[in-house]
Amino acid sequence: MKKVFITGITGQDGSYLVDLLLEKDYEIHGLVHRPDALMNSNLRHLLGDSGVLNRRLFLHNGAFEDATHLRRIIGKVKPDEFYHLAGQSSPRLSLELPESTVDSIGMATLRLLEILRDLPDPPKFLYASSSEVFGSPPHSPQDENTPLTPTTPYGAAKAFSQQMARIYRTAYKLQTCSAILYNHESPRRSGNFVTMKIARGAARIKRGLQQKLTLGALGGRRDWGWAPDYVRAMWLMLQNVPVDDYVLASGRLHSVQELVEIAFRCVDLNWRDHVDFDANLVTSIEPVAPCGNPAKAKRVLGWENTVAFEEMIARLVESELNKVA
Ligand SMILES: C[C@H]1O[C@H](OP(=O)(O)OP(=O)(O)OC[C@H]2O[C@@H](n3cnc4c(=O)[nH]c(N)nc43)[C@H](O)[C@@H]2O)[C@@H](O)[C@@H](O)C1=O
Repeated sequence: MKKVFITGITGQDGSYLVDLLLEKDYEIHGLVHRPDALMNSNLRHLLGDSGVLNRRLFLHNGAFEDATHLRRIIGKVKPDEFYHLAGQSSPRLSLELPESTVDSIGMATLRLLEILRDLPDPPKFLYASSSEVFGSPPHSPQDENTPLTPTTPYGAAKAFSQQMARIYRTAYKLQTCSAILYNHESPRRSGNFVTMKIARGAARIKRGLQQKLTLGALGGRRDWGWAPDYVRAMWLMLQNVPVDDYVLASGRLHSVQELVEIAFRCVDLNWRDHVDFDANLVTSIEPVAPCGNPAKAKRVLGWENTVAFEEMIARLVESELNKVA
């Protein structure tokens, strides 16, 4: 039975990866800060009636600041595959908290790579990078050869980690690679991100639980895809040896305004009657036309995003409507 180690296991992507790898008969190990937070996490569907986790899923307490402990756990598990998904996930917040962002993203990745380098049989390693590494790209869409020009501490820390994964691949011959992930969403997305905030707002307004939805601005544009597809791509990336970096994107750019229009249309309401704005929610630095070219992933891995933008929003709104039925 193959063994896998996942950081960020309770997040959106981590939880979909667990679902996928349980289907594929892996033994799964994950790093958590607080095991008692499990009931409210994206893994709660795996808790049986008795509150016991699936017997092939093991959670380990740990923190990236405690490299000795991490080294001990990883050395004991001896994973075949390693998916590093953890880290502060908001580009906007990184402008306020650059130091902790760079620690949680950049230094954490470097510590893991150092631990893996010392293992007698290092696992294949995937780093979850971000389109934010391209911040102000010279062209659109971006691909694996686009220069890295981040515009936020978040993007810079992701770029550092991605470069480190590449350096360990070339300098130390480890099977380390990065998925350059564009925005990807699902019913498991946290309400801090605009897709879920809008879907939740539209559903709650429809049910009479809230009057207004307050947003920063409608002008931002993103390349949004379906999270379970992106997680499947991550797994495919590690099955294709020697491993390599891939852009994972839908290849289509949409605005926050389109998102709002579709979400409110799903609940038969006019968004103009319900949306207001707060200047404090405006992102001061917006990436320029963050649209990815997923051609390499399609050609080599046979991968593509399967859920179109409108359908993705409809699924989010429906799941939120069901929560407040
Ligand atoms: C690729 C990248 O993708 C994600 O980061 P993000 O793109 O910043 O995601 P978001 O959903 O917070 O913002 C999207 C857009 O929506 C605008 N927007 C307007 N009004 C609100 C608002 O009220 N809240 C939020 N959050 N955004 C708002 C905001 O200004 C921006 O234009 C992460 O997965 C990240 O980890 C990652 O790597």
